Amino acid sequence: MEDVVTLQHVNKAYKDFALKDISFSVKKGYITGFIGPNGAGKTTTIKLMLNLLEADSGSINVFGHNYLGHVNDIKQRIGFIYADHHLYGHLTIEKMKRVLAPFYKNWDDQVFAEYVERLQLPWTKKIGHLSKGMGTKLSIAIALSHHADLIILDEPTSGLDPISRREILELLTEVIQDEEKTVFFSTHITTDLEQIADYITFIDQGSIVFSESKESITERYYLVRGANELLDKDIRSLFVQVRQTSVGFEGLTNQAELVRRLMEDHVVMERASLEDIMVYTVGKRKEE
Ligand SMILES: Nc1ncnc2c1ncn2[C@@H]1O[C@H](COP(=O)(O)OP(=O)(O)OP(=O)(O)O)[C@@H](O)[C@H]1O
Repeated sequence: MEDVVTLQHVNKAYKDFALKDISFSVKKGYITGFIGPNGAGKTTTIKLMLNLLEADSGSINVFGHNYLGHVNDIKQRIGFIYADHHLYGHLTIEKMKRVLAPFYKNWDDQVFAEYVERLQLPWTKKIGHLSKGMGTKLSIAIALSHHADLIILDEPTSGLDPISRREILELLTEVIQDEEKTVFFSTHITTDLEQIADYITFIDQGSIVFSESKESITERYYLVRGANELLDKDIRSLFVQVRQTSVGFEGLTNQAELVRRLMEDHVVMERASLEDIMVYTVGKRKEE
């Protein structure tokens, strides 16, 4: 399977925060979701992927090249969507299109017009006056109109109502249908990823916890409930974190197969949601 973006052993330090030995890849033709709590390093990682920041060490490859000597080629092929940005706020969509189109080799006026109509974007409204949802839709329409091969979005659905959110998720699902385009997006809304992501990359405190297919994650991670007496030291080591009350324990395991073999008759097991995985993993790391 082809990798569109590869990060290898990337480090980037700020005064009070560091990305530590970040390695993962983004698979061509799929949607990868990027999750992690506030301040985990998602935006910093995305900026590195876009060459808006320089890493202290490690390598970043996009479309098989590093940025050195390929900046323009790579940028032509990426559409970057940032929820809060008000691109050309004082211009109407119509005028913005005329300003923006010449920058892109593959700009397609007809595709843009089709998306503007379909997404019911107002041609004559100033971009600064668009709602958040409309702004995000416009940015996606722009990315699709210059035939970007890789669409990177930083929290595209945060603060949107369920209808706009659904529309944007549907649009992203559509984007990858031809298997040529790739979507990578960060979010706090884990249910969005449960709906549409094929791969999940999870970052916490500047380190990657995992980066793998949603299927393999949902097979490995289970919530387990049972009696407190079951919890000896060996059993505890099978769990990411265990919470106990007087009536019993609930724990998150990432070794579901083994837990099933050892304890199946004594516990209740259910698939963990991405939210469970995030809450338990982050909780555990905070305890350490
Ligand atoms: N230019 C900078 N200088 C110093 N520290 C920074 C800078 N940019 C970000 N940070 C710090 O790096 C950490 C990670 O920030 P980042 O924006 O990457 O997190 P995030 O996962 O995107 O968070 P959120 O979900 O809240 O947007 C934070 O502690 C932030 O304060």
